[in-house]
Amino acid sequence: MNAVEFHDVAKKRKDFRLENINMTIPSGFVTGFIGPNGSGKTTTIQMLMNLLNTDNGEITLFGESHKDHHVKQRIGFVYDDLYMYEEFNINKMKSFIAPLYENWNETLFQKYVKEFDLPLKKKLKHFSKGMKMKCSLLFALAHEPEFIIMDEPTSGLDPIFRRELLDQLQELMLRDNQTIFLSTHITTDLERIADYIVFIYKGEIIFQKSMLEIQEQFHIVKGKKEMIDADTETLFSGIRMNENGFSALYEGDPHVFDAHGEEMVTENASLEDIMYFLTREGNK
Ligand SMILES: Nc1ncnc2c1ncn2[C@@H]1O[C@H](COP(=O)(O)OP(=O)(O)OP(=O)(O)O)[C@@H](O)[C@H]1O
Repeated sequence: MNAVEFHDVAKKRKDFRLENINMTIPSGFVTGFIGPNGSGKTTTIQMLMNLLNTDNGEITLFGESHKDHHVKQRIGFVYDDLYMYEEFNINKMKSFIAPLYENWNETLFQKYVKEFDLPLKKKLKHFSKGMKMKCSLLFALAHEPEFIIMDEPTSGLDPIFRRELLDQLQELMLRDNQTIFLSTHITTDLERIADYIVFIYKGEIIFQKSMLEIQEQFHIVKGKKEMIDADTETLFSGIRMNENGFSALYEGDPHVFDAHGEEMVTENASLEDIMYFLTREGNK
């Protein structure tokens, strides 16, 4: 069962185009959304939240149109831009937001206020970046959503809270069968908690895979630079040469290099390695 499906979605902005966006977000799992700056992650999330119209294609949320007002009740949206509420404090914000949700849980709200150490009476414009993110998280979680969408949730957070947040998200997922979709540049966070990865680059989905598939498929190969010639070069999805040798991204079974013994070393590629090699200009 998929919480979200994108079918051939397209969107043109001034000098940017998202095309043929086909992706799914499976229910009950954490899906990470990665891609370099300006790849279209926020644009995609804004379309999903119906904050931005699509030019083409279809998006469904829990099997219904993403424009259906009622499905929003089931979503918690976390982002760091609370500009609409800058003059408000948390109490005032709550008086506007809580009545919008049928499932508003005041006990849970108070629990997170304490846990996140947030002041109730301070204006949001005096909040730090991390406090704003915690505030966004507070409101998203307090109406007990089935599905949490997060745009760069951990970017402004200190490493301790970041780690606590990730643990908490994982717990929510295991305990309540939560679905979580999060875009982030901190790929190590995803290596800790994600089940699936969607990789977008220049407005195109490059792949959608489970973490297990990624671990099995992508490898870093290192060796002496003499080993790279016109033939061997074609084996790799990206190569970086340095004075001592090369490192390259290989997609497939790394045992094919076993015959080279210690001359070639293979290891699992990290998400950062994969992004680096697949998006480098002239990556060979
Ligand atoms: N309001 C807008 N009007 C026109 N173009 C826009 C607008 N917002 C974003 N864009 C363009 O859309 C493209 C994708 O931006 P988007 O914010 O979706 O990328 P992103 O992957 O979220 O990037 P980042 O990782 O830097 O946050 C960029 O080229 C950006 O300049």
